[in-house]
Amino acid sequence: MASTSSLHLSKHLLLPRNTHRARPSSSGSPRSFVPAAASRVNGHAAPNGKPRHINGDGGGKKINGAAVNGKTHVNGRDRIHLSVSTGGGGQDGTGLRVAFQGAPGAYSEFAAKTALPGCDTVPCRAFADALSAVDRGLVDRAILPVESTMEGTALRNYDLLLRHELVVVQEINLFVHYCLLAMPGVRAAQVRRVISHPMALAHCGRALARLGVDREPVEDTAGAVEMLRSNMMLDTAAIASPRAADLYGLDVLAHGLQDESWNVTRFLLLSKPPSPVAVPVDADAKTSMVVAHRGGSMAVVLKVLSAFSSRNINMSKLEVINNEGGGVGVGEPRPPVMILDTGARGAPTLRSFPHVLYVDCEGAADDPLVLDAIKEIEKFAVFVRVLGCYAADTNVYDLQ
Ligand SMILES: O=C(O)C(=O)Cc1ccccc1
Repeated sequence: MASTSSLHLSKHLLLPRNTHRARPSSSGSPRSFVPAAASRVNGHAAPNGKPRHINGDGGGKKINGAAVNGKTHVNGRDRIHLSVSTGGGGQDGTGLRVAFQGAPGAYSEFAAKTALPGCDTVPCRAFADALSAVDRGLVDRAILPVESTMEGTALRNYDLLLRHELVVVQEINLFVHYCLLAMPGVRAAQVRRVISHPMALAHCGRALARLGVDREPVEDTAGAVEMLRSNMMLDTAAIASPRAADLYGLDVLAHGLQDESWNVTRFLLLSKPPSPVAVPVDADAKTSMVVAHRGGSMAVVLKVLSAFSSRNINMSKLEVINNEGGGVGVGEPRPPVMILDTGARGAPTLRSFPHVLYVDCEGAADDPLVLDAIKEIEKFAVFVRVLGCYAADTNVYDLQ
């Protein structure tokens, strides 16, 4: 049976972080909601038909102002980012190149510009292209959406991350507000088909069912908008951000298309190891890891939980993947998870594991308590790989 279950509760994002931290905390404050001033991102609306390229000024100036605590912050490829006190959002990204999947105006691009104001964003056709751009040293970071409050872990993106020798250096949570966009003058009644990124189509399932339209997945939300524009499609609408409407000069037929009003996507920023980003001493750290085990029973999940809980370490994610043969009704069985073993002597090797746990815990990877927990897990696991240690960002940033 192939199965996946997640203990990462979607509403977790809403909960105050009042549990014990393995690392001393400065804030202890609940996750806050930060409007990110989309108008500042867009500049002015693009002239009709002329997508505005937004690689210049960053979108997170306001956030930067709000999040940075006034300490010196440095940038540049050969120096370490030291500045933020409240977590990852708002680090200065000047001089950094960040690869994202999609066309200009994609949510991932906005997340990148919010996480690293002033960075240069590099559009890529596929997520895999964005990750290999980092691998090959063409860019400094890639940004990857890895989970959403509506759908849990984006397993395909997580799988991609595990196949690369990259480290997580930052996280950012973005409130995703979906709009229905169409060519100027097109009315909702004329729309027969809606195109968008598969995640956007899934998040708007009920609204689309009500509209009674066909759905067609495309690479990304902004790419869908670009497609409408360049092919002058009059019977088709796209789901994308209000910012994409501005950029490409399309009409917004409907706002807030998502089935649930609270729709937050978590993105990870990835870099080549070793991590060039130090976790500020006054920030809460978070460590992400993947644990492969022999399977057979859920007892291993209890053992992992106990390794952390016995040390009072809070976990913020536990995703259980069991891909052992048969599918779940429809489609092909999910293949085992492929993980690049970067710890082995010699060249990193790609290994295949049917039973895997994705774990995020509070605390730094070099915190003795966290190290101890990992050591305990290594006693019964087949393989553990730490994916990164970074500043926990408790904010949720908004486009509007
Ligand atoms: O297609 C995009 O715009 C993306 O960046 C991917 C995505 C899609 C839906 C929610 C978050 C990210």
